[in-house]
Amino acid sequence: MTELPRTFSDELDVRITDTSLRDGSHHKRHRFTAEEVRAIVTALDGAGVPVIEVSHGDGLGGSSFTYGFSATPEQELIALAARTARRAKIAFLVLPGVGVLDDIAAAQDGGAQVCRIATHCTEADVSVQHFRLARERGLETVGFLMMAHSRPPEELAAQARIMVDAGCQCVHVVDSAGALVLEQVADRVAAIAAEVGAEAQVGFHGHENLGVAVANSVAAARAGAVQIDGSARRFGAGAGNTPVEAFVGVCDKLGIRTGVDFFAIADAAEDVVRPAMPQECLLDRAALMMGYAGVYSSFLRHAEVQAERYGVDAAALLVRAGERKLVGGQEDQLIALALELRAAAESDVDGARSST
Ligand SMILES: C[C@H](O)CC(=O)C(=O)O
Ligand SMILES: [Mn+2]
Repeated sequence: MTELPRTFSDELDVRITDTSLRDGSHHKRHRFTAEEVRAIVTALDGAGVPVIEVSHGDGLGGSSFTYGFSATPEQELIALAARTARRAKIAFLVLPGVGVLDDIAAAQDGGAQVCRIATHCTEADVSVQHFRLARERGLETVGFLMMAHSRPPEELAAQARIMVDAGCQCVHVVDSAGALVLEQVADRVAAIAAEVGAEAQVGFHGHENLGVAVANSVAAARAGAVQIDGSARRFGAGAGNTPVEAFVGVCDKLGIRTGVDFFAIADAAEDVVRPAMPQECLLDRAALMMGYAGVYSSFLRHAEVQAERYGVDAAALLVRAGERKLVGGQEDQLIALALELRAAAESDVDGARSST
């Protein structure tokens, strides 16, 4: 086994960020209440989770007609989380163009300490001014290369270089579609680690759409990732994220030190996080299609809405989104694809009628 870099402290091999209060926002259609945030932060913090991400699912500024309106303003939730956590750092996500520089400043004023900046994996250049501002303000920075399955390791490494040169301290391979499998994760992590060397860390953010998020996270750690994302009870987009409680248990057995108490995080997932979820995150047909076809996990809820509205099958709609290689920010194109599917179904019916 590859030696794990000891980057955080003598006691920690990987640092976990729980993203149920951000990625889970997609699953909950951005309806978190203050009480849920307080309860979840208290439970995760008590279990020893070192970083807790809180934001609209699509990051700061995501509350909109395009992505869905938040029930509670995200800056209020971030400030509440920061007041509640005793040990954990509060992180937030920003997608340049969705969130703006002032949003970063406001989140920091609310007490957040970790700024995570996400771009499509070929567009790291749009994050440069955001990283610069975050570092000027003394925030810890993380870069997200989203839809990382869609480009080869060497291209991701070149994009990681852009982020690191701008001030990113840890570049995450983000498996937005849950489409990567084992070596595909390791190769991407290793390529970025080789590119950035001692200048930055590497991280991994997994989704469960092919059922291998925990295994992928271990593969990432063995390839050199020292920050790993997950969500208690898999509370995230698509089939959900890497289940933190299972990842912690697996790490305990492998001797990878996370600093999180397995029994406490298992209780938090079951007793506190699950009650805040509208339903379990399912590895059902639609989620599987996303992993298999490489579709952005947060499209799931949008696809369900359009499938219902236009009377088409959500799984078929997601497969078509994969064929068209849609990326985050193209949620509206699901409407055009649903109309195409409906037109194709109607012409099949017309064809069948005219041949009888
Ligand atoms: C904005 C996205 O939900 C970020 C993310 O978690 C992913 O790409 O996965
Ligand atoms: Mn995600």
